[in-house]
Amino acid sequence: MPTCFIHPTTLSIIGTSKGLRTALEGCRKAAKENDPVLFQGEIGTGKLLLATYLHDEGAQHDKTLYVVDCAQPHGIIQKLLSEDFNINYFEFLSGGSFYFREVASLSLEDQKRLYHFCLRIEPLKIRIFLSSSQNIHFLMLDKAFDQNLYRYVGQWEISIPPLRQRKEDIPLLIEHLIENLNLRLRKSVQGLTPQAEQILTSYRWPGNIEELEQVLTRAILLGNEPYISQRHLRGYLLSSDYENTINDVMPLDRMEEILLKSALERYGYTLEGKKRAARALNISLATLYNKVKRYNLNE
Ligand SMILES: Nc1ncnc2c1ncn2[C@@H]1O[C@H](COP(=O)(O)OP(=O)(O)OP(=O)(O)O)[C@@H](O)[C@H]1O
Repeated sequence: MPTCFIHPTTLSIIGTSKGLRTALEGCRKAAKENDPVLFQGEIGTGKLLLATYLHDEGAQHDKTLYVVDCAQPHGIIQKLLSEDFNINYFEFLSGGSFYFREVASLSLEDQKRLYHFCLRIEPLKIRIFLSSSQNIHFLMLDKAFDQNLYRYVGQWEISIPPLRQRKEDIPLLIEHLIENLNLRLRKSVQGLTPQAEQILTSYRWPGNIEELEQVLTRAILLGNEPYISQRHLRGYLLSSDYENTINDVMPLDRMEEILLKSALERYGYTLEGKKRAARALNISLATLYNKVKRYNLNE
């Protein structure tokens, strides 16, 4: 059976970045219309979450949002695209929304069929959402996306930037996800050590928020400690990306802050620990205190 997704009554969309705010603003504007909408963004960036938000804000809000995954080779999509499919099957969805996930994973032939399916169900007044993690504009240039389908959804396009381009959202998302995971997994994790936080903020997140959620879930399940530390993350982040995190070119003062944090984590925040950290960094204790104050590094 396909996924049938009844919209939640309260949605938590976390983040303050410009990219996310622009996407939300796009949803609010699009919610006033009934035209099809294309959601673009890398995997796990929150396309379905934003479509749910748009659905909730629009005229469809008290109806169902129905998700069809086009990337599933033997899913409902194949039945739905067959010419003899009886569209009356979807009468129950009348006035609601259809969300076709990963539409670019369909063959060109199936994209054409999807376009005709959308036209056939028009009398049911179901709003159409398409999502794609591939850039549809590039696919169009390569003639790998159906022109009619593109024109059909081209009017409203909402793009969500990858997490690495909106790093200011990462700490907020971490806090939100830990809170949710604590409830779900009956744990009481309080947060991350500064070094673990630094790793998660610098990491490239190829799988975006979905990956962040998975990494935190594993760390919480296996860590069994009040704070998630670097130790709990190793092995979960893709190793090459993890290395990039460490080797990334970054401003010198940021690098200094990271090295200070790492020394304090290793030797501790006590007076004795600070003395040892200062010795390891080859600076005086007074300089270390100044820098701790400057970067607000007290535990
Ligand atoms: N801004 C956000 N605030 C809170 N949670 C978020 C946010 N963005 C995404 N998530 C969460 O991350 C997970 C992935 O989001 P979602 O399924 O919407 O991504 P997607 O881009 O549609 O994924 P896919 O590419 O696999 O289709 C979900 O659990 C979602 O609730």
